[in-house]
Amino acid sequence: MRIGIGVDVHPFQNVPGHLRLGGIAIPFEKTLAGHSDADVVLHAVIDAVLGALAEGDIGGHFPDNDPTYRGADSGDLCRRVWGIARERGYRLGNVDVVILAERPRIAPHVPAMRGRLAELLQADISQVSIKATTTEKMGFIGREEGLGAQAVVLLLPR
Ligand SMILES: Nc1ccn([C@@H]2O[C@H](COP(=O)(O)O)[C@@H](O)[C@H]2O)c(=O)n1
Ligand SMILES: C[C@@]1(CO)OP(=O)(O)OP(=O)(O)OC[C@H]1O
Repeated sequence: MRIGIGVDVHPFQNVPGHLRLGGIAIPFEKTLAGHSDADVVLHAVIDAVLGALAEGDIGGHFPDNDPTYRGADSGDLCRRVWGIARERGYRLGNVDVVILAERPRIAPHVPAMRGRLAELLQADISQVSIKATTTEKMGFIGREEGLGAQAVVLLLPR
């Protein structure tokens, strides 16, 4: 049994469009800036899986100075990291994610995100928890300068 933790934060840019969060697209007045699609949920999950495997972090596997990953779909990165966990003989026990965001409202999108993450981690939706909190208007998240996510993953032997 192995446990891992991951955290990621990305800044907003004043470009309307869609936020990529948990592998789904959420329409919003701003988008997240990053080298890839800036999906903080999947990045936190990737780092939690890599942490559980003691395999470094997302930047070590997918460097942000490598043009291959410019605009990358984080779902593809997540699938690749999950492949390492499978090769090592693990399956998902459960994953728990907290999204820190003043806006947009996340709750309506939670079922779709859980479904997508369950697909990526070859698990049942009952093994995947995603929830959100504001920071009560405090700090950079409260000022809506960006948002973040934290994930904890438990891996079990197959
Ligand atoms: N971006 C967000 C933040 C929160 N929620 C939901 O609202 C509830 C209350 O949030 P507090 O920060 O005031 O505790 C929270 O439990 C979430 O269900 C949300 O949907 N989107
Ligand atoms: C995913 C990578 C690679 O495109 O870029 P970003 O989208 O900037 O994301 P970050 O969370 O900083 O993780 C590492 C990167 O190397």
